[in-house]
Amino acid sequence: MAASHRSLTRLTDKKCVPCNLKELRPMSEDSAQTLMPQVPEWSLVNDGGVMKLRRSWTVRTFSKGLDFFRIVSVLAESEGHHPDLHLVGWNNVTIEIWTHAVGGLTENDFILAAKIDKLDVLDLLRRKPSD
Ligand SMILES: C[C@H](O)[C@H](O)[C@H]1CNC2=NC(N)=NC(=O)C2=N1
Repeated sequence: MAASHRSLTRLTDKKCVPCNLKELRPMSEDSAQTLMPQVPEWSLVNDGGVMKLRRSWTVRTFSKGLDFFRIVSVLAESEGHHPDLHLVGWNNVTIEIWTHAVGGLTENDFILAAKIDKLDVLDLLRRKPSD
């Protein structure tokens, strides 16, 4: 399908596809930019030539950071697509998402990011600096 006819279905209504599909290719930066408005909390980063999606949160405690990871892991397993999880300085969570099989971004990454944004994790997050 030509890019111009890219499906207008919402990312959260889609399902990740297996990453071993031989026709899977990393998308261009322009294509990635057109999808960014659907994942407004995420940043598009170029990490040593590899394009990734990145978002950070501050959690209330170290163990709530691991609770966060556990909730994300359930989603990742159901999608068959997995994020890179970072928990540093005891309460700083960063998630990076990219398709390792192609060394860049595919629609799978945007689907996972959009579904992570819908997870109910508010009780794990620090709401004000004094938390
Ligand atoms: C067959 C299955 O789709 C692959 O092993 C998946 C598993 N999860 C994955 N997750 C991510 N982020 N990238 C991959 O290339 C990938 N490959």
